Amino acid sequence: MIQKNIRNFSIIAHIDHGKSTLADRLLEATGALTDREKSAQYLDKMELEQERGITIKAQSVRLNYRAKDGQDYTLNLIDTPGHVDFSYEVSRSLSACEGAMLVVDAAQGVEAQTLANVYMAIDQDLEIFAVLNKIDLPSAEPERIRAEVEEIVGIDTSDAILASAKEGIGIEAILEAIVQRVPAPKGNPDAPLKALTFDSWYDSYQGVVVLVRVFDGTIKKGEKIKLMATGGVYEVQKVGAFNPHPIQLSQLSSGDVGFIIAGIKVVEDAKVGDTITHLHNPAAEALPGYQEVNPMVFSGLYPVDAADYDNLRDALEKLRLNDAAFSFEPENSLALGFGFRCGFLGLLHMEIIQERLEREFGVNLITTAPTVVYKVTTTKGELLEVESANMLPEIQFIEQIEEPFVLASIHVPNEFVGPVLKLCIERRGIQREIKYLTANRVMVVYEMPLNEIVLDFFDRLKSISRGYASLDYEHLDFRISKLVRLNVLINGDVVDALSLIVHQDKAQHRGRDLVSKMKEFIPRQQYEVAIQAAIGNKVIARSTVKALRKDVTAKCYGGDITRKRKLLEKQKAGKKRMKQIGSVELPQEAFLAILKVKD
Ligand SMILES: Nc1nc2c(ncn2[C@@H]2O[C@H](COP(=O)(O)OP(=O)(O)OP(=O)(O)O)[C@@H](O)[C@H]2O)c(=O)[nH]1
Repeated sequence: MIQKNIRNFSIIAHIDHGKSTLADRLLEATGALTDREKSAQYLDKMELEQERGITIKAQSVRLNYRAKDGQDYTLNLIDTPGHVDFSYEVSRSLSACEGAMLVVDAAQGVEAQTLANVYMAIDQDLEIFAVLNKIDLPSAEPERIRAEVEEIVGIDTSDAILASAKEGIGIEAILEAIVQRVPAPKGNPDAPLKALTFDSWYDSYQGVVVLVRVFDGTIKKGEKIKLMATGGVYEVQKVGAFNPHPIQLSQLSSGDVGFIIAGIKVVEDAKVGDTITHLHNPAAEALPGYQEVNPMVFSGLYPVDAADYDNLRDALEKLRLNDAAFSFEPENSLALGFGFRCGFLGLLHMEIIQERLEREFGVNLITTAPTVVYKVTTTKGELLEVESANMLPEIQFIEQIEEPFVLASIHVPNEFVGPVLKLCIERRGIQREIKYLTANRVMVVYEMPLNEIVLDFFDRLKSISRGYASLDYEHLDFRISKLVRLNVLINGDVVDALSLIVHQDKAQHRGRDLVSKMKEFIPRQQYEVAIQAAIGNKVIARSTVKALRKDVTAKCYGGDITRKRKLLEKQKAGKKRMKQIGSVELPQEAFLAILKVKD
């Protein structure tokens, strides 16, 4: 396709504003879907992908469209992940485009996530046009939302398209706007090759499939290519595009979007943001914007049943094949046995992986409280990166601890501002800005320690705002803080799975909390059990489980031996799930309950 008839665009939308439904409508309208596929929301379907020789993880597709001007166009819809955890991937996907369509729910209006992505698109100089979706809803107020988008986002919305993805309204107007408003790519097909990798995934038949946007030059089967950041050299086996089914093409040229298969074995070798060039006649410099992504949030994952350890490891390895941002290494805990310490980009990434492990791989998990990465300087002057409370050196060997801070933007209706501010202050937030976006919507911006967000900030925010608040955050820097390790001890032995890194001012409160929760879950034993919370050697909270006096079988009067046996068997079965901490046996449920309980 000649460049002047190519349009590369993304859809920016807040979760649930209708991005997938709208994308499906565009596929349908351009004849990309068969009737069978229309029955299901196509772009999210993993099962469908598996039927084919090649997985279609990315929702980036090529649409063929004959516009009203009578000309044929290739419209490349480039998908962007819809969450703050993946903002680097979003920025790379956007940089593969010339334009973006901003989809806003005509009943809900602008949300924090919408804004974050729009600003990224503005930074990349993309042409942006607005679509107000869900106008079929009785609660839709397109005129009010049109003004709101203009005011908040700062783009002209006088020609915003009114649409209903559900009812198929406005679809043609959207296709025309893509042709009219998104600029054609401007590259040089004869210059040395520069192609941006904006997504990659592992396919069990083909190896790694790399999605690229070619900026300059042309790439063909059989050519030797080089990935400029990782230095890997490969031979191109296939080039093609998704329509949405994979089609093989003879070449991809400047302006094109498509896939490359080149015998790359692991996704780590085809990193998002890398530039592909030819081994011979390479580009002088790579495309800008490449970054290494590092996990920001860590948590221990343990199988509920120790016999599942190998399954869990296999499942983690499979997930890792496809996700260069996810890391894991073996870890063991006195309380929970053998498991893995895993690193994630953020909380949502963590939840996605946990859910996939449980659902797709059938492994039941215990998850320890998520933590962030701390930079610890020891008294000897060493710098350590600590991602688990148990890795933190003893207090006397620590010179200082730095923790990651983020800039959190919260969008909330007027009436909930009070509770939101209170929550931010409780979580050690430092106020940057409170801005009235409209008469009824407020944006609250705080600098906050990530450590206070990973626990349950988002849940709390949702509950105090009856679901109306939305949150977005970006990383700022590391700051020195008074952090300590809080241990829980049972009859003098540390329960490693429950150790936490907390701010000194909060240690007392959390200590008391943990100790009293623990008490609820520890059954009485033959002797007294002391539960303590301590910082170093200093005990800051304590509770006691009194000794047990009664014999469990004492109730079985009348010598009913079968009843007695049953009781003993029950006790035995219960024991299997007990964990021994020093001399005390704890039911596994105690950990499950506490690790799941939120404060
Ligand atoms: N009434 C109405 N509902 C719609 C419309 N478009 C989408 N929806 C519904 O809104 C919900 C969210 O739509 P999706 O297309 O999944 O939204 P999304 O933005 O892709 O959401 P994520 O995939 O979670 O990011 C679904 O229940 C859709 O059926 C519309 O025009 N009108």
